[in-house]
Amino acid sequence: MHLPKAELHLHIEGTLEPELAFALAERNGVTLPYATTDELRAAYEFDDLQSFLDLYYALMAVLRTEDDFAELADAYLARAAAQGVRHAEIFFDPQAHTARGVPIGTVIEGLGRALERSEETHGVSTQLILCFLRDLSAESALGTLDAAKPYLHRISAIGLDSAEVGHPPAKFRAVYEAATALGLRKVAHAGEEGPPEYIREALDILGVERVDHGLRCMEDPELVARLVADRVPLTLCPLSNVTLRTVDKLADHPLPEMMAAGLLCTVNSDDPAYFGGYAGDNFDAVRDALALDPEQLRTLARNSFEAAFLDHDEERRARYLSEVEAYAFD
Ligand code: HPA
Ligand SMILES: [Zn+2]
Repeated sequence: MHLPKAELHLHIEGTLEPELAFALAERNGVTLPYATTDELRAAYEFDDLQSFLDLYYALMAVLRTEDDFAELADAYLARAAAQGVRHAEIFFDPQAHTARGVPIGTVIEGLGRALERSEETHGVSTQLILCFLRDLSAESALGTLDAAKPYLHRISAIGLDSAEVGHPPAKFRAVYEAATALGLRKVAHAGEEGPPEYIREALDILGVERVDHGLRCMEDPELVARLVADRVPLTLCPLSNVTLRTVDKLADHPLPEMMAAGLLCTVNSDDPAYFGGYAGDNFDAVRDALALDPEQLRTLARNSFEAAFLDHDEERRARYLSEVEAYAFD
């Protein structure tokens, strides 16, 4: 669906399509444990978040040079633009690369090169969100923030991702405080597999402005009331939820109930190369499975621009919002 939208929950490493993975493996002399792209695709059967993360981290071994990161981001931006994405706030996982010996500067400069020309090349404005891996230590996160200091002009926010259960937001209080002092904005994954309490911690202890996923807030009516009253955006990822078995099937996704409750919901792709579709595909899928009408779809698109970190450029936000109003559904 080409409805204009902002994508606010997108892991750039999760846009690595099998074809690019094999091309980069060849270029960099990396051997993949799969013979063909079809064989690799056949491995995309996941039981939960961890089973996906195992493959996600393994496949990143092909990403080594600045050019690799630039190519990855450019390929994503082209696909996103073709599905109506006008603005993208893009996660990356520096620790997944520095752990393999790739310097953080290689990652950020490579991504940055693609992002800085994206508006001209693809008509998509961009921001970069540095995510900490929550299954690593708080000290590692602090070290990563420190290593990113020479590149902060390219980074607008921090986030928290990877294996959620057992790694509550409170573990990262110090690094969120340090990032606040540096003027960075804050988001965190919470309530994907973890309990509603993790969403409360992300709000109260980390001071996040948006909650990534946040699906499990629906188990806690008081929390829902708070999220509604404070207009805290939730970056939902419907196809991801089905692939990682957070919901049984798309027809069971609570998105309609969440919208009816007044939550500020947005629809995003998470790791589109692995979960069966990009942003527009996620909109198509919820329209079809949940019978969303054009006004509900328009609300989701409006929400995405309301939730975007565009406070420094309200003129741009207003322009994107007027594109949403002008969009004609067929
Ligand atoms: O969906 C996700 N959840 C947590 N961590 C992640 N890292 C990439 N994708 C995800
Ligand atoms: Zn995610």
